[in-house]
Amino acid sequence: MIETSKEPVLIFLFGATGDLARRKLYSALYRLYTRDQEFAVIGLARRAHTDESFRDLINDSLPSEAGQRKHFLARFYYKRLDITRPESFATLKKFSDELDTRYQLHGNRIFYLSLAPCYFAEAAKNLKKAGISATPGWKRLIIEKPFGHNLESSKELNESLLHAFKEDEIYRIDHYLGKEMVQNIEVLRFANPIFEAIWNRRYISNVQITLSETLGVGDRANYYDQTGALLDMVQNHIMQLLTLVAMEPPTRLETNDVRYEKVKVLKAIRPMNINNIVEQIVRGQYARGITPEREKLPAYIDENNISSDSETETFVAARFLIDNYRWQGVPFYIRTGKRMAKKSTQIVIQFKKLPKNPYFHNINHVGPNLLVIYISPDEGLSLKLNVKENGNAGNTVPISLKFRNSELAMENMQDAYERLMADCINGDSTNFTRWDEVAYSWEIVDSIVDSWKKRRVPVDYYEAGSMGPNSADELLEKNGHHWWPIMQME
Ligand SMILES: NC(=O)C1=CN([C@@H]2O[C@H](COP(=O)(O)OP(=O)(O)OC[C@H]3O[C@@H](n4cnc5c(N)ncnc54)[C@H](OP(=O)(O)O)[C@@H]3O)[C@@H](O)[C@H]2O)C=CC1
Ligand SMILES: O=C1O[C@H](COP(=O)(O)O)[C@@H](O)[C@H](O)[C@H]1O
Repeated sequence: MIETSKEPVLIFLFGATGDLARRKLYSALYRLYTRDQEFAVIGLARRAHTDESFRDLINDSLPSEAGQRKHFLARFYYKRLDITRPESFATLKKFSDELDTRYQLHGNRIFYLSLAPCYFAEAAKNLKKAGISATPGWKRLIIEKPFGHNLESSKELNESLLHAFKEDEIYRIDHYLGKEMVQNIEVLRFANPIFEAIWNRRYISNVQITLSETLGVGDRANYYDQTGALLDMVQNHIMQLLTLVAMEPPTRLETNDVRYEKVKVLKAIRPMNINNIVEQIVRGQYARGITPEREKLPAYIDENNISSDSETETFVAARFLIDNYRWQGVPFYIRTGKRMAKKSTQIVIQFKKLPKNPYFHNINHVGPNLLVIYISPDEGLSLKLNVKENGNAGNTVPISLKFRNSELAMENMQDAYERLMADCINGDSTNFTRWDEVAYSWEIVDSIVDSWKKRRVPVDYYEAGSMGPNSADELLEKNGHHWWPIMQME
């Protein structure tokens, strides 16, 4: 378990009535509270709430077993505020200074912008202008995604933020970096010499990263239809997972050493262009389908608030190539989508096959070794090997060596948002994205969007409840590969 610094802090939660706050942030704060973290929270949004009605809203978001809810809720206050109206920040300053004194928070402040991205820059500017971010303690800005919608807009946003906060005060959150098994990738790679030795193009055939979701767009249609799967999931979460798998060993497992190695990977990813875009990337959108229980699922264009001619992609599969010594020629396949058959995040490392050999009768059926990293919902690893078939020296059978976090262990562990908030309180930004990571990641995504604009690539439809369009399978078949099915740990 991560030790928090336990330094007291005043948290300004912008977007306190929103989906993310209600689904993730209040329960994460509750867990921090039960681990003796001292804080008070000011919830901020436009709609009217009293402190009491706000506490009721938070109460509804807490797990039923939350035994310390009364004392926890007493630390929450609500202020109506419109980001676009600087005058509302003036009253916020007075109130926050009062809370600081009442709870002895030493002027330490976290500003969590759980807001639509169009408000990020203005919120930071108004905080500075009102003097709310100028206190004797430390100040940190947690900023949600997406960070801009392309390289240019992300640069503009970054420059605006830097007028109010320094780079080391800006915590660009990517909640995938707070997941237990994502944090385990570095340990698995760098604490195990057997993997360290074979983690390269000589032994690895391909890497497959899947982030599949069963849900549709829900009530985030307005956001999603303007964003699509490429910007919602690939630019951030998938690029982060890919860099953790592909990076060189950092000099130390310290913030800037790790980030430096991740940036080197992003710089080495081959950009897409109009000549390779069709071979390298597939975009899909879900059509009507059914669940395994035979319940009907709507098409994307039949979801609430989606226009019937929308061509937004709800699925992306791609083959990325990394032009460096370690990975030359090894495809990194990625796929992500809404309304797919299973909710799962997993990484499969497929090792190269044996050279032809005369030892086994069933040599054509000897499968490759696979290392599977289960990120969610299961958390664990499996290593697929071939062993002798009982009683038959000439035949092999596949077996899996498995490690799985128990449900009890998972329950007691911090969740991603809790872990990242604790890191922020500790001043540890290792698992947040540095500006240059964001910028290089946008360069890759921009190369895809630009190529799509220049060479119209139609969306391929897939049945809701399936694993994506056929073209996503063909993407791998061209290279003699196939997607490994989503594996469940028994
Ligand atoms: N929801 C999710 O699963 C995820 C969300 N994110 C990111 O988190 C952020 C928040 O998302 P989400 O919670 O879904 O968004 P919502 O639309 O659900 O919530 C937005 C919040 O912002 C407030 N708000 C809107 N306009 C203003 C304004 N002018 N001034 C002050 N407050 C305002 C809203 O309250 P009110 O209307 O009362 O003002 C509401 O509390 C986004 O950046 C999103 O990309 C990231 C990962 C996952
Ligand atoms: O950032 C986002 O992530 C969620 C998926 O997160 P997970 O932890 O449940 O895998 C996704 O639903 C959402 O569209 C996206 O904005």
